[in-house]
Amino acid sequence: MLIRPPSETWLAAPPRARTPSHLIPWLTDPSSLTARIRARCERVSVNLLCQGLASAVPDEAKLLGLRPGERVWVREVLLLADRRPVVFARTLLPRGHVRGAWNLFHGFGARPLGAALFADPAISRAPLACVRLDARDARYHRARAALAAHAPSVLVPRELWGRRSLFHRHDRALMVSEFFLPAIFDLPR
Ligand SMILES: C=C(O[C@@H]1C=C(C(=O)O)C=C[C@H]1O)C(=O)O
Repeated sequence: MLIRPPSETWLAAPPRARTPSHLIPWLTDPSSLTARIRARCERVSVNLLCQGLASAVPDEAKLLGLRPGERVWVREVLLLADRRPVVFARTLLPRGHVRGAWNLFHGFGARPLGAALFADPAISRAPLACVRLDARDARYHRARAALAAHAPSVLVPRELWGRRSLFHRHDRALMVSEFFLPAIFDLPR
């Protein structure tokens, strides 16, 4: 019987045999994703979906070292390239980190977080990991719902490839996860 790995098996590098070749540079480029998209379209914009206290999924809680049931600040956005959604992004910040190291989190609204994360020399990025999400994962459904609301005609694939990493500022962690939507394939690599 074929045992499928859990959908949230995060990998240090995309398996080339199973990853669409167009996605590999998107999954592995450690620089700002907003900047990478901006270099490949006329205009990048951010559609803020939600920002507030919510629950982390188990693998997020584990990586952030959260206590069972601990709620965190969650920001979810769609990144749009020339008004077409190309990324569903989900950023998590433990509540204890909000006022201290990460007071940037509030008030960002429709401005891309990347502008702040990559401008502050006190912020460092840990290595990226990638994943192929499917309908077993709540994040797949959140991305799918966001895309359906913004672009009802776009078919959502059965799997979404994504990446994530921790950003640290004064030893306090913030987690950014980014899941690539079908229109990313229409941008140059
Ligand atoms: C981390 C970055 O910021 C981007 C913008 C985000 C936002 O505004 O919420 C979230 C994730 C990223 O895709 C980046 O540009 O690399």
